Amino acid sequence: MGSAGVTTWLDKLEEQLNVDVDWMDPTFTKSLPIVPHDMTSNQLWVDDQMNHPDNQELFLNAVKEYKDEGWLAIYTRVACLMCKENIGNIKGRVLLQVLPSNAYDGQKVLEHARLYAREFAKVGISKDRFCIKIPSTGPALSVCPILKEEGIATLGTALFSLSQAIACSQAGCLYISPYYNETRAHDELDLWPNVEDPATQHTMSPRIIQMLETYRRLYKETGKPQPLIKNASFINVKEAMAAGEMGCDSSTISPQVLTELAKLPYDGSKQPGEGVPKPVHPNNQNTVPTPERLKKIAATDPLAPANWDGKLASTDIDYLANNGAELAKAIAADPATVSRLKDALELFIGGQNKSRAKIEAALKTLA
Ligand SMILES: O=C(CO)[C@@H](O)[C@H](O)[C@H](O)[C@H](O)COP(=O)(O)O
Repeated sequence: MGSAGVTTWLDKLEEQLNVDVDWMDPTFTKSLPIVPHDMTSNQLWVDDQMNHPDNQELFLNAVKEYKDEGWLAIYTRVACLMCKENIGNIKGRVLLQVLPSNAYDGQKVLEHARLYAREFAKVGISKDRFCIKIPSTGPALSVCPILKEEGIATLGTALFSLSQAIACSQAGCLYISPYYNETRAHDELDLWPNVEDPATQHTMSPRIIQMLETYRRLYKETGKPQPLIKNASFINVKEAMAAGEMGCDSSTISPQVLTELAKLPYDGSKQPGEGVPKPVHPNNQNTVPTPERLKKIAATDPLAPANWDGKLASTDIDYLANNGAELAKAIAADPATVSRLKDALELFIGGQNKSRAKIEAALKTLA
């Protein structure tokens, strides 16, 4: 509860889903009025935290220790050490993303995920406390079943479509992160659907509801646990609340939005729609029906191309066979996913390149 016994939007959201922190700075996480469940990251967050004054000693020590193993080994070491700084401040898992530049090379994705797992073991973070973020492309998701066999949990990220979500279910991912907003919308606000009632009006809401409903059906039909939906990439507080109403399992939220959620006193009479208390393991999100007022948007798709035939992605297709060929085909048929996935990967590759340059510059000083 917020100060003076006031229930805040953040308190309310945490009643409806698991709130995660989408940032790697332990000082920020410790300052929150709640203890987040998971801590998510991407190459931008890792780069930012790698440049934080508090981490310069950690960084230089890792460079010296791993100087003969190349920049990726150092990158991976530093990222895992920075997770270690956070693990005591959260209840659940720390998440790191494989290199986005390898998003279309399954073997390299596999190798990097295994490298993370080895480094997590070295820093004392057990397999039930971390998860590896895998870009939701055909080749990358194809290796998730192997990682699952090895006890390495995965999250399908850069996910914008139902076909990607079904592929993640087939891949045995623990989580998926559909991006509520495309990454470019954070900087180019004219691309942002800044609407009054995101649950019914945001262009991504129907796809989130379709993912939830499809997983519910698959869970009922197969009894197999489905990936937990960890919604990401919110620009404002109303969007974060919409994820609670839609019935997502968790939301990973930026420091800006978390800070604002923690300041706002909650008033149910002003909320367009309320979520239900969060369901728990083992059924999780699969027991939450779509709220009545959202049912009407479940069959729509404002992001679909103009010639869309109204059919949702089929769960009968094997999206992962042949290096994820059917997923590649489904993505190619959906221009919104093509451009959003490309933009997200380019953004994260930018972060990767900055970290690589910093590591290589530090290596030169040792030569
Ligand atoms: O995917 C996850 C969590 O699974 C997030 O960390 C995700 O990378 C970020 O929320 C989004 O990329 C938003 O980043 P940005 O567009 O604000 O730069």
